Amino acid sequence: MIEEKGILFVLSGPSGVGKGTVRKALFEKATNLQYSISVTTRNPREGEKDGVDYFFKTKEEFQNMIEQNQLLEWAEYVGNYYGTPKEYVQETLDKGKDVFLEIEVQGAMKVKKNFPEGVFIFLIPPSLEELKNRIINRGTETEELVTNRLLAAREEIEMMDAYDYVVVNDEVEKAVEKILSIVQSEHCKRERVAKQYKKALEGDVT
Ligand SMILES: Nc1ncnc2c1ncn2[C@@H]1O[C@H](COP(=O)(O)OP(=O)(O)OP(=O)(O)O)[C@@H](O)[C@H]1O
Ligand SMILES: Nc1nc2c(ncn2[C@@H]2O[C@H](COP(=O)(O)O)[C@@H](O)[C@H]2O)c(=O)[nH]1
Repeated sequence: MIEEKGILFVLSGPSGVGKGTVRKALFEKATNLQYSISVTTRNPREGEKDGVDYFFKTKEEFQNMIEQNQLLEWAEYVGNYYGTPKEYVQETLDKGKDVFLEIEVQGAMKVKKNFPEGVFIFLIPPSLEELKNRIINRGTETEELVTNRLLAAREEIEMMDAYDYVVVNDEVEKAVEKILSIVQSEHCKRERVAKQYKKALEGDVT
């Protein structure tokens, strides 16, 4: 009997490209994906809730989580720490449910190293100019932080080739449809492999 585990989907891309926006729109349609809520040391933005948008932690609490090996990956990003709770991801995959992470590029690369069977999706903006406009218009960052995030974005975009799929976020709905079709096609792929594996096992017996 082959154990059916869930698939780990990782959505990444530069700050301001629209990962959060696309993820929220995706979750309105894809009820079979489980979102892994991250831990962060950054302050909540207006309207953000603990346990919904993030688990907001102090630096000391975050450090303890690292020391106790509770994070699947973590990264320091523009002065704050962000990480993925390991237990939730493992338990959910073990139950056969898909997990969806929305994380920055350094963290995604760490997951890829430790969990290469994951599916890695890179969201890109239609242009760097548009990326800049999106971060500025969101109005959540100081001028200095906008500059830092844009500097990071240039380096992050260079990592695009390391991903399984690249999706352009020109229109949110189109990006969501692409991601949904990736999820579907990854399931078909794995079902095919499982069937072939089962056939091969049966062949061994007879
Ligand atoms: N396809 C799109 N067209 C126009 N604006 C968009 C699109 N997608 C997202 N936006 C806008 O761009 C801004 C940044 O989006 P969002 O916060 O989702 O980005 P992000 O990649 O999650 O950023 P961060 O990594 O900093 O958290 C928001 O104001 C959002 O409304
Ligand atoms: N490596 C990780 N990156 C994460 C995680 N959760 C979110 N993020 C990414 O951090 C930046 C900044 O987020 P913001 O909410 O301050 O704008 C963004 O790219 C997020 O996707 C995580 O667990 N690990």
